[in-house]
Amino acid sequence: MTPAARVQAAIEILDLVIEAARSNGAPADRLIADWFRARRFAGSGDRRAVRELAYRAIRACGEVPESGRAAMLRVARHDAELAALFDGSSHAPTPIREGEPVASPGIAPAWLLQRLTESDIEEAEGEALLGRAPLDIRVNTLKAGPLQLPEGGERTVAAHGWRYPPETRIEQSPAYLEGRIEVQDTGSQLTCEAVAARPGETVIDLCAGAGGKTLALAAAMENSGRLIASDADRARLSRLPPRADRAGATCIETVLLDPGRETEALAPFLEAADAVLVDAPCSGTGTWRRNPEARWRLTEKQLQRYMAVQGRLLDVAAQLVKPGGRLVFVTCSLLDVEGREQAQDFLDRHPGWRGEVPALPAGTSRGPGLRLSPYHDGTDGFFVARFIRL
Ligand SMILES: C[S@@+](CC[C@H](N)C(=O)[O-])C[C@H]1O[C@@H](n2cnc3c(N)ncnc32)[C@H](O)[C@@H]1O
Repeated sequence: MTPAARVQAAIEILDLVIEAARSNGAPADRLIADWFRARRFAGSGDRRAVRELAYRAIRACGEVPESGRAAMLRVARHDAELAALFDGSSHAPTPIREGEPVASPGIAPAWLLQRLTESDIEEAEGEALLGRAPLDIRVNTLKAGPLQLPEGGERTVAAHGWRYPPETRIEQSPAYLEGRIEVQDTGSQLTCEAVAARPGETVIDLCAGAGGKTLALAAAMENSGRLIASDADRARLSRLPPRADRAGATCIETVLLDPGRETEALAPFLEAADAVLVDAPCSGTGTWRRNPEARWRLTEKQLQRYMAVQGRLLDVAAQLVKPGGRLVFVTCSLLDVEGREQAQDFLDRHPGWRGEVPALPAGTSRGPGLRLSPYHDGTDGFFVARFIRL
């Protein structure tokens, strides 16, 4: 593909991303993969270049752009070389017309920016919020023997964490293939450390998904005790057992939940858990480094729905914790309504509990919990709070 054809390809992909954001369709990564699957003539260099162009445009536009072309023109405004590729040659974008629409720049749609500002996320954090995430891994302590890590890594503040440049191809390293390392953001690793799961305990990962955090909990428990991984999404939960096998995690039991009736399947664990992790569904405002188009998808109504589910799941989790046990609440959000306020509301609703700010090597105190942020901590954005049942 010529450089100009790559720009036109990125514009076409952006049209799909915009449409998907409006109609709650597939994520950008999937759309890009599908687009190239139907165009086998494109080489790996083309894929990389087109993908990078599309993501540059997504990151540059705060509001949902009117079209892919308007989004690309936003980038071309500050890149003369790119603007020159709008030359109307074969497969190239047509020349730029005087006064044609250019998408507006920004960090996020206005309503969301307002929510971030109310949550004390400063303007300066915008760049970090939308930057490229490094590749973080966790060494899987369940697998014994000498470990040969890929070159180029640096230790992180997480107990078993290493950081690599984003382009590192970790999936091809023997350590990864042997299940000796897991790809996991440092912030995510730290939220697992906040659970302080110990060998022999009964621990419930209430919203386990495909088990990203469950595997870290299994390692902390040294495979001893009961680790219940539950979720309401059958497809996600079904991805957990093969991952657990690969990681050598043997103490995990999966439990599929019926949304709204979670305690039915978890009845054997009422007041029985030493610790419950609620990694709740949320807006994902802390993960824009990985999927920046998510900020075009979120609506005020969806945010309200997430907030309601978070409160309800916290109440479900509270019923599972034994006296003296702990409940850890996590969201990958930077919004106070899904963090500080949610945690404070829990404490107001449950007088038999006290908050205990997790002692982690990163993060900023935020009400009863801690906030981890791309800008201050170099991690994905998270809120984490820990409650102790009296
Ligand atoms: C933030 S994700 C969890 C990610 C996972 N813990 C990890 O580390 O990879 C939130 C999860 O909550 C699940 N969920 C949504 N509603 C639920 C419910 N009512 N009960 C349990 N899980 C629910 C979603 O299916 C999703 O997997």
